[in-house]
Amino acid sequence: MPPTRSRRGNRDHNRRPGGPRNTGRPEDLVRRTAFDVIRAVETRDAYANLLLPTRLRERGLTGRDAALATELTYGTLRGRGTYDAVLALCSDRELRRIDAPLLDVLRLGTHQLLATRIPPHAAVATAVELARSVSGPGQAKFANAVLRKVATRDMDGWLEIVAPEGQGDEAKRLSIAYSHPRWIVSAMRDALGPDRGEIGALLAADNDRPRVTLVARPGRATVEELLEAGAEAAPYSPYAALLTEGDPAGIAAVREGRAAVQDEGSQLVALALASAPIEGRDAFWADLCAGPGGKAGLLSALATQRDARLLASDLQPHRSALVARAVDERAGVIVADGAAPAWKPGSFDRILLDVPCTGLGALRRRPEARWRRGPESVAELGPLQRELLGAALESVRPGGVVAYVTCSPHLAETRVVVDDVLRGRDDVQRLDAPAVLTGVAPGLEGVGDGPYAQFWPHRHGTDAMFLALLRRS
Ligand SMILES: C[S@@+](CC[C@H](N)C(=O)[O-])C[C@H]1O[C@@H](n2cnc3c(N)ncnc32)[C@H](O)[C@@H]1O
Repeated sequence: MPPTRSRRGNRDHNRRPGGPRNTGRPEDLVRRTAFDVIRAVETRDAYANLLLPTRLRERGLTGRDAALATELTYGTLRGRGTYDAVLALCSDRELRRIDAPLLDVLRLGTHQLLATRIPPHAAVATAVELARSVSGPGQAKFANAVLRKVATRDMDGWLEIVAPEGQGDEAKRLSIAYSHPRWIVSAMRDALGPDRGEIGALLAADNDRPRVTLVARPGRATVEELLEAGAEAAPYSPYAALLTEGDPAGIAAVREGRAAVQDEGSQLVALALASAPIEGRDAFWADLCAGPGGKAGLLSALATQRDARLLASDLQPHRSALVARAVDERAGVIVADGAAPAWKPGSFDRILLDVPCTGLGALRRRPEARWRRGPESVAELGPLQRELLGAALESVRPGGVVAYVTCSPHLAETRVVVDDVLRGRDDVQRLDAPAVLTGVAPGLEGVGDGPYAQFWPHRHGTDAMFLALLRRS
């Protein structure tokens, strides 16, 4: 919630009204908008990627102002780990003793000073003005003193101090230098395994803005149509195109639901399921965790082309409603618990099981996500992931295939779950997922030696999707 007017005077740092102060300067409104979204993320678990577009629209921010507000919001949320380490050295007050809204102003100012081309005097002056508006004149002075210290070095200069190389605790250094919680650094390093030397590149990729990838839903739109509308060729998926600038909604096929925004890794795991070798009938497909429908949209289009039918289900009614908008009319959409099947065992020939997970593979898209969950969330999700996989393996017929998918590379959500569920079962064969993927995307490399496949943002420019293809015998 934005700060509200206080009648308690100095005891509450002379807070001023929370709405944006119209000083007539658009840059104030830009920073205020970034600040308001950052506060909402912290205080009421808002999602920046959902709230920011609404605030931009409400406040009439477009073009360069909207781009700057987006940069400031996302950059500040992502960089918090690094910025807090710098601020701790520049403040004579412990960070936990600084009013939370004021600390966000300082982070926003630090982001402008260390990671943008905004001239330092403008970065400091606008942040101080914001501090005055949020916390009152006394705190504005404090903000001014802190940010002037921050401005004495550039990012590299600060990193040499807060994250010096070669001084012992490497996970801690990476955590500060790349602004990731330490448990995520460790988990990512474990997931890279023998390629752990790529950890810096991976963490850096998490801090990049993801490219906008479109999918031309087969039979409903073509890649050529997207290219003619200004998109560019994509490296892997035969149905993908990259949108380097402009709004996806500016493309007719997207507006009409024949194409959509979809990460290339997400497209490829769905395509791998559709082309995995099965024996016998190939008529009934299911997506058991389908909401909001990205992969179901692609699978239903493929199923229709192949005269098969997709049943897409999700536990959440509102997410199933979103699925219904993404699939074509041949597909069935229901609300159902995938862990307690409402259908007979062995009903399906192909099943997509894109389980609920920590989403650590999509940190690029959700700037606040890394600070939201702790390592306990991995353990919390484990039982459900295992239950869902067990149920999916009962729901597929002998000879059919289940694709177990996560948008996380965390080993405890990926191969450990699959290995646990398959332990002691001799009726499930692990297919070579990288080989199946290469059949779909001939240029694809670096997803592993099999049987499982793992995409990486720093290698493929995709989310870190995991795929296991499991065939029942
Ligand atoms: C990772 S998301 C799926 C994303 C989706 N496949 C797509 O591409 O858009 C996981 C989904 O699983 C759903 N879910 C969670 N528990 C479930 C359960 N027991 N049965 C079915 N769906 C469940 C969640 O509501 C969520 O929509």
